[in-house]
Amino acid sequence: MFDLLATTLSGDAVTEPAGQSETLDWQWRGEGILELSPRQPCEAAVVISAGIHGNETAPVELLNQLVSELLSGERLLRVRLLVILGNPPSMRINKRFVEADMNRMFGGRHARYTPNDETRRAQELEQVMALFYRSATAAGTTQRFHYDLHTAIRGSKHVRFGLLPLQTRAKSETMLAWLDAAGLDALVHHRSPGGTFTHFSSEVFQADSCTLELGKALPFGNNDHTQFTAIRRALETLVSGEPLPARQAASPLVHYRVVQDVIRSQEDFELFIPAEALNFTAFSQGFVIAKESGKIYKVEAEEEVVLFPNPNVALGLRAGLMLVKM
Ligand SMILES: O=C(O)CCC(=O)N[C@@H](CCC(=O)O)C(=O)O
Ligand SMILES: [Zn+2]
Repeated sequence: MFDLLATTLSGDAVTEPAGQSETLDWQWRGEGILELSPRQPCEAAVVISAGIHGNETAPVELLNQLVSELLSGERLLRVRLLVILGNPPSMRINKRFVEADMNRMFGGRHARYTPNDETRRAQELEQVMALFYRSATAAGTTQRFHYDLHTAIRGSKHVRFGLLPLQTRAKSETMLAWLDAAGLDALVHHRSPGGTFTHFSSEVFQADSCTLELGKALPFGNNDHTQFTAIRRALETLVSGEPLPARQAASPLVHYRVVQDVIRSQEDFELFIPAEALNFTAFSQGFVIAKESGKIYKVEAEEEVVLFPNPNVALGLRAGLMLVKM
């Protein structure tokens, strides 16, 4: 049987676009995009994506291992599953992106960019996802999930955490229970819409969606997979319809909400978060987070913690998030 990651990284056209193993049917839906269907009816349509940022390799290796086990029959598939390796050209060069950050382009925002491979890919992923959820519904599924797997540029005080996109409907209890069982340390609740893949799947398809941050970004082959035991087990139970594993983490999940999206909108933007500060480092009221012509970002609550501080983003994009505990 083929290897999803090796085939994708090779860039070669696939010789067999669809086929069967002893337990499931599989079909390539595009470069690095594989749909797996069980032969018996099932309830859930699940999308698992990784490599939307090409240098975030641990989740790609994790997902590839899961797919290998499903294809070999070692693990049974009990959901309709769409697996997406998001940005193969950037994975090949171990860079977050080639021309522009794809995780800011979803929900049609790709149309605002000068066209490039990443805008075309974002559009392709939107279309493939639409087709997948539509055909899964036609085949009788009633639940939609999307987990988009990432790793972070900086180290983090909470090593594993999730980001829930803004949504007006209540968060699904099933998803929250799964995230807890997956051993996450924290959950961040967005308060504004974004161009992320999970915002798109939640808003357009009403999927239960979460971006998962699983550790620090390292090149292929350098990841310590013992760190991913809990999330791997949770993904296994998800795709195989098994009972949730017991939460192994020592302390309960901490919930945060985003109180400030720090946007770099001017060339003279300056960020004052120290380069060595970990994600979730706290800053006190009055601390100047960033400034640019016409705007100063300060900590407004008694204390806010920083997430993803990055002064090197393109104009108009977020250079960090400020959070408070819920
Ligand atoms: O470490 C960083 O600065 C970025 C890590 C990363 O790629 N995070 C995602 C989060 C997406 C979300 O807000 O749901 C991103 O920035 O795209
Ligand atoms: Zn990422």
